Order: sequence, then structure tokens, then C-alpha cells
Amino acid sequence: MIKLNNISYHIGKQQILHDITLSLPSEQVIALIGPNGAGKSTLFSVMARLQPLQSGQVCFGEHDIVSCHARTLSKTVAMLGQDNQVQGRLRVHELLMFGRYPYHQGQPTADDQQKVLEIIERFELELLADRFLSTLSGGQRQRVLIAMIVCQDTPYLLLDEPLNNLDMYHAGRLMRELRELSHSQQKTVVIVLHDINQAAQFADTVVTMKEGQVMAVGQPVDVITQETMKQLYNVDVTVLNHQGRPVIVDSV
Ligand SMILES: Nc1ncnc2c1ncn2[C@@H]1O[C@H](COP(=O)(O)OP(=O)(O)OP(=O)(O)O)[C@@H](O)[C@H]1O
Repeated sequence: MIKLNNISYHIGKQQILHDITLSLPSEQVIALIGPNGAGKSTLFSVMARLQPLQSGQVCFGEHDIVSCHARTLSKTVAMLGQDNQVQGRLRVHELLMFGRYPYHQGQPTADDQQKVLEIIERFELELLADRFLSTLSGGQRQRVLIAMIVCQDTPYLLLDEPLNNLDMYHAGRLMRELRELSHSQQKTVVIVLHDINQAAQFADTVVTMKEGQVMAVGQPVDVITQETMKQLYNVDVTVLNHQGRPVIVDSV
């Protein structure tokens, strides 16, 4: 379980996060949705200790991020940010091996090699594995970055808009892989999505955020409603139902 207690965050005089208290269940895909500027990325950065925790408490299972050793945290939670600059002349398989760094500390073992191969297969990266990152398209690079995060093999994954640049096939494949990882490998995947229908189709739990606050938490069918979409995004939508899950259609 991920527990957030009374998280507030300021940048200068501006309050970005307002007293967020939230418990997120384990072994689920949890979609975090909300309008631009709601504070989703800021919350992720605080949770992954990329930004200082100014107030409150964040726990991933038994690990409190404040008292947790850096190496333990890197084996507990992995985060894909929105702004991913990969520097240097690296091949895809070399980047994936970086994801294993918390385990091998610079000296990869056969287990690390095996994990990288498994992830290459899982994410259908065979044809890209020997390519230099600088030669990849935007979507290919995004797929490789996600694969690197999964290589870290942490029980908790925070993915900020991972569907950016992905085509329909790869977006669907990724969401299915994440669901598979959560349900069969006991991963807890929290994922920021702007595509509400992806959240509706694949998430076990949906969390909505607006203006630095959590508005609602629940199953897609309970959270993704006409009223919620109006409240969050100020858009009028029609909500259909497909196999027990909502599908939204913009009514304008
Ligand atoms: N370095 C900064 N200085 C000032 N304000 C900032 C800074 N970083 C973020 N903010 C503000 O904090 C708020 C939350 O930003 P954040 O990036 O967390 O939102 P988000 O929900 O991830 O948005 P998006 O969906 O657009 O990615 C926004 O109003 C943003 O302008």
C-alpha cells in the first residue's frame, strides 16, 4: 500500500499541493487524472524524493521515504518523469542495464543480463536493442525509457504520462503489460493519464486531482462520470458503458 499523509508543497509563496491524504491499494493499476497544472507531476516528484518532502509523510509499504536509505528506495520505487533527457551515446540495451544499477552497482551479473533480455522481449524491443538512443523516434525512445523503469524491478512504479508519443498499438500494449505486471508480478503501478478512456479501460482505481487537491478515489465506473468530467475539465461528455467500464465521448 502507498500511504500519503497530509502532503502539502509550496514553490515560493504558491501552494501547489494542499494537504493530500490518500491510501492507494497494492498490486493495482492506479490512474491519476486531472487537468493541466493540477499538481500530478509535483506529487510524483515528492513521492519519489526528487523534490523535498516539505510536510507530511509518504510510505511505500513499510518504507517511509524520509528514513529510507537511497539504495533501498531505488529498489522500492521507480519513476518515469515527463521530461526525460537521456544523455550520451548509449545503445538501448545499455540504457536498460542502467535500470539494473541498484542491483549490480556497475557490475552486471547473469541475472541482470537475463532481466534485460526478458524486458526486451516483453516490450518488443528486439529490433531496437542495439540501436543508439539518438537514432530513435520519439515514441521508440519513450518505449525504451519505460522499459528501463520496468527493468528496475521495483514493487512500486510511478509513470508520468507514459503514453506520450505512443501510437494506438503501443499505447494499448503498454497498458496491458502494466496490468499484467500489477496482477501477476504484484507491482503497484500509479500512472498519470490524460487519455481518460485508457484510464477507464485499464485502471483498477482512479484518483482525480484538481488545484493541488485530491477530489475523488474509486473504481472507474464510479469516478469517471459526466459530473466528474465537468467538474475536473469543464467539458461536457457523454458516458457510455462497455463491459462494465465507462467510455467517454466528447459531446461538444
Ligand atoms: N518550478 C516551478 N515554479 C513555479 N511553479 C511551478 C513550478 N513547477 C510547477 N509549478 C506549478 O505547479 C502547478 C502544478 O504543476 P504540475 O506540473 O505538478 O501539474 P500537472 O498536474 O502535472 O500538470 P500537467 O498535466 O500539465 O503535466 C502548476 O500550476 C505549475 O505551474
